[in-house]
Amino acid sequence: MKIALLGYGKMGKAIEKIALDRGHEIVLKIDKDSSDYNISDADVAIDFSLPSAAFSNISTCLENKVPVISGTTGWLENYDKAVDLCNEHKGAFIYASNFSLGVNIFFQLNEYLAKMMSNLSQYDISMEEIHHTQKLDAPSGTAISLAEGILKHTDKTAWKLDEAGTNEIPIVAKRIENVPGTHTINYNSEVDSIEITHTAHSRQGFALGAVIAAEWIIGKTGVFNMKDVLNLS
Ligand SMILES: NC(=O)c1ccc[n+]([C@@H]2O[C@H](COP(=O)([O-])OP(=O)(O)OC[C@H]3O[C@@H](n4cnc5c(N)ncnc54)[C@H](O)[C@@H]3O)[C@@H](O)[C@H]2O)c1
Ligand SMILES: O=C(O)C1=N[C@H](C(=O)O)CCC1
Repeated sequence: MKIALLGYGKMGKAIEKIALDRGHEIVLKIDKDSSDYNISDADVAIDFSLPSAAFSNISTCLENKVPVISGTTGWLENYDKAVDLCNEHKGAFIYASNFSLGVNIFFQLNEYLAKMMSNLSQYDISMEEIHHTQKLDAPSGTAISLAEGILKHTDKTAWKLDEAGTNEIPIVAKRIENVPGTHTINYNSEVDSIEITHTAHSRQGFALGAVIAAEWIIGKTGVFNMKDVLNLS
């Protein structure tokens, strides 16, 4: 498979290594200074760039009929436009806030727990995410996905960074050197607490998931997510 890497930072480099190990070829590496590029030699593109660059990169791929996987977070105000563009060009597109298998299992566990807790008003819910100090967006895309999963099953109406109202899920975002990504959901009552945590030990899991998604999307048309890729019900 001929892969274009859109973003050659920490994730782009981790993806390159895994893609080469799995027998793929990197035909294009785009980073901040490569404004004009020809994507059409690639079988698939993988975008891990910047919140400000992702939508433009994704649009270029879709307009040129190159299937695109995006893991960039913090650009979702344009997600619906990307979906429209994908449908208009009969392209193929996957965005995931987190490509690791472990987090995608954790997403399911989070919803299952939220459902069980939905009528137990004695428990207060809160969320914490911890990432490395170079991270540009807060809360993390993964924390937003987790909060959306909880909102489906509770009477809370929104998530909120830091101070939250009674109908909101409070999210605390911490930035600590070298932390690849830790997410905790806490239900606290006067008598006890229940906590679930996912801890990434490195970027390997994200990178492997992105390459697996790129392998999976070849030959397909439409907008998909990691549940489709991993066949999680
Ligand atoms: N979905 C996931 O599983 C997952 C996992 C890790 C990181 N991320 C997200 O991926 C993104 C990248 O993370 P990272 O740790 O590699 O960051 P990084 O800062 O190390 O790399 C981003 C790279 O994008 C480059 N860039 C700037 N402008 C660009 C442009 N116009 N086109 C292409 N590249 C451009 C930067 O120069 C930089 O090298 C972030 O949004 C992060 O939140 C997602
Ligand atoms: O390193 C990052 O940046 C990460 N971003 C994603 C997010 O915002 O959830 C996934 C975890 C790592």
